[in-house]
Amino acid sequence: MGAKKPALHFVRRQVARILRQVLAGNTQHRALASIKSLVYKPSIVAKKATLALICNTLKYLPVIKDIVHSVGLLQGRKNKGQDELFYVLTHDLLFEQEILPSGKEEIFVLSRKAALRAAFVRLMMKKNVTEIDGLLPPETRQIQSYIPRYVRVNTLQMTVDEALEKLEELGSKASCIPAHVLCPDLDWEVLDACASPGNKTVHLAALMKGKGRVTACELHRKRLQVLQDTVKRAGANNIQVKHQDFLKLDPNASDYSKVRAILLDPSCSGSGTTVQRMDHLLPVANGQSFVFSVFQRIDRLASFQKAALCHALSFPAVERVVYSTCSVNQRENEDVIQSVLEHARSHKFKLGTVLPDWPHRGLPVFDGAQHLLRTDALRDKTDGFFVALFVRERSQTFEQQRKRKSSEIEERKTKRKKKKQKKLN
Ligand SMILES: C[S@@+](CC[C@H](N)C(=O)[O-])C[C@H]1O[C@@H](n2cnc3c(N)ncnc32)[C@H](O)[C@@H]1O
Repeated sequence: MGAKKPALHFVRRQVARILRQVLAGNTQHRALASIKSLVYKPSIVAKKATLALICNTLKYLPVIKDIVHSVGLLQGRKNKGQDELFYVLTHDLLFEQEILPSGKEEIFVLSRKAALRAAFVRLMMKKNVTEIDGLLPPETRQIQSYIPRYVRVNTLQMTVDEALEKLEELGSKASCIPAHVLCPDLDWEVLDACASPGNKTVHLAALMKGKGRVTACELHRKRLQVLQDTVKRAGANNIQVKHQDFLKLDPNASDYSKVRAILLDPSCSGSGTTVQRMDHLLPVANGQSFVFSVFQRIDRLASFQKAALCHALSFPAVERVVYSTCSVNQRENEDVIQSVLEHARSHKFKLGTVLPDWPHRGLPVFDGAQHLLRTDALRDKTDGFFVALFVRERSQTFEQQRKRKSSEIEERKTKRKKKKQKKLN
C-alpha cells in the first residue's frame, strides 16, 4: 500500500471538477448556479478550503493560462480532460506553496517547476509589476478590495451594544433594510410572505422584541426546513412557520384579517448579489440562448412579483407593505412598483419614502420613484438591493415610529461614545 495522500491532494481534484463545470460554459447551469452553490453541495468535502482554492484559481486564471501555455505544459498530454487540474496545480506551485509529489500530475508539474517559475518572472517583468495582483485586471482588483462584511445583531440573543463591543476591533456595520423599514409595532400581527431562509423573519421577530406575532410562509418544502432551523437557532418564540403558497392565502380569513404589516421579499434573479456570489470570476457568457433564457426568466419572476405584491396590498387591515429584492433589474424593481400603483391607490396605499437620508434612489422611470431605495455594490459597498414601502393613507404611525427609532439610535450612539471616552480616560 502507498503512503496516505495529503488532504490537499483530494481538494485539488475536487476544485478541478468544479472549475471544469464553471469553464464548460453550460449556459443554463451558469444562469442558475453560483460558485458557492457548487461548493456547498453535500458531496463536497472541506468546503472552506475548496471555496478558497476555486476562488483564487479563478481570480488568477488568465495569468495561470498565460504561464501554462507559454511553457507548453499541456502540449502532447493524452488526457485532455485534466487541463483544470494542471491550472490548480500551477496555481499552488506559483502562488501558494511547494506541492508534494502525491500523484502523477503533481510529479509532472514539479518536473516543469523551473520553466513555470521562469515564465512567471518573465510575465511580471513584461507587465512591469512587482506584485502578483498587479497582473490582475483593474476591475477585479477593485471588486476584491471593495465589499466589506455586514452583520445584523440577533437582539434576541445579545444587545447591539454587546455585539458592537465584540466587533469594534473589526469595524463591522449592520444593515438589514426591509425589516427595519417595515418597522412594525411590538404587538402587531406581521406576515413574512416569502420567508425562507428566514433572515428577515428573525430580524422582524427581534425588532418586535419577541412580542406580537410573525407568520412566515414558505412554498417549498425543502426550504421550509431551512426556515425552521433559522427560527430555532434565533431563539424566537413569536414566529409561526407555515408551509404555504402566499398567493393562495385568503386575506379575509380570520387568521389573516388582522395582519397589519407584510414583508414581501419574493424570489428574484439575485442579480444584485453577483459580486458577493463571485460571478465576476466566472467566464463571460456568450451566445444568444443565454441572454434569451435570462430575459424569459426575469419576465416570469416579474409576473410573480407583481401578483404577490398586489395580493399583499389586498389584506384588509394591512398598514405597511415592504417589497424588496436583491436584484438590480428595473424589470423586477421599479417596473413592478409602477405596475401596481393603481391597484395600490384603489386600496388607499401610497408610496412611503424608504430611508429618506439614503442617497441612492429608484431609477427615475416614473413620478414617485424617488421614494424607492437602491443600493449598488460598488457605490454602497454592499449587495445590489431594492426596497419599496407602501403605507396606507389612514396610518399615522410611520413618522412617529421613525422619529422614535432614530432618537433611540442616536441615544445608543451617544452612550457608546461616552463609554469609549471613559475607557480612554
Ligand atoms: C428571496 S427568498 C426570501 C429570502 C428571505 N426573505 C430572507 O431574508 O431570508 C424567496 C423565498 O420565497 C419562496 N417562495 C416563492 N414563491 C412563493 C410563494 N408563492 N409563497 C411562499 N413562498 C414562496 C421561495 O421558495 C424562497 O424561499
